[in-house]
Amino acid sequence: MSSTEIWSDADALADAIAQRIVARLAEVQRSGRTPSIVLTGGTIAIAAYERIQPGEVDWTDVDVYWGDERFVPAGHADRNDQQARDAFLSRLGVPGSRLHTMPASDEGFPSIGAAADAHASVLPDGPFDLVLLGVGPDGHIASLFPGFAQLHETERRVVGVEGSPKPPPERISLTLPAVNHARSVWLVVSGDGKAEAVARALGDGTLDDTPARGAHGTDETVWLLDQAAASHLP
Ligand SMILES: O=C(O)[C@H](O)[C@@H](O)[C@H](O)[C@H](O)COP(=O)(O)O
Repeated sequence: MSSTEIWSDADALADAIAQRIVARLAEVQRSGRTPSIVLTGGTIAIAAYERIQPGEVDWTDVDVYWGDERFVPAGHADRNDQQARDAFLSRLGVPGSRLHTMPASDEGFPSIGAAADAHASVLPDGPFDLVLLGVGPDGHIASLFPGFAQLHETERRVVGVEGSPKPPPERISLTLPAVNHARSVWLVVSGDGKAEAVARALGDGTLDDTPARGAHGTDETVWLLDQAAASHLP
């Protein structure tokens, strides 16, 4: 089931995303399971992470994964894991053992592909509870870009990406089979620069021109937008 919710501006959207993440993690913990969340990089996601308050979540009991990572050295300011640590994971005391980070370029892997393959063994067998995805102006999600072969991967759950149109050029990404194994997928999008991509994703785009079309949760697929990002929807 796919639904769309729209907030007035990026601030209101970031607040709402932050509150929803906390509410969902707490709900999964109340049901007796350890929640698993897949984080995205990108502007609106980081703004949301900065607003996350501890709430009723036991932050020592959350498994954290990433949808994609910039393949640069560990601790680099460009890394999505570092940005998430700085925005909320450190502040809330999520233990390092719960942070299932993607490999870094200084960890001695012979290639990005080898690093991606190694990360596949870190992923859970069961579904993620929640996957967050930012969307690029070109409609990409994670590091799955329009026209790239990785978008059509059907077997591997993690792939290397070279020549990314969004810097830095070398990346690691979950594939659609990995993303779509999640219970919930939330696409978080802000700004008029994304309006065309959102309209194509929810309208008559193709997977190749708008990768975001291909992301679906088994329980729910929710588009969380501000008015600017929603401005080209019918
Ligand atoms: O590593 C990354 O850059 C991402 O995970 C990427 O998929 C991002 O979510 C979108 O590009 C939106 O990012 P912006 O909000 O910065 O446009």
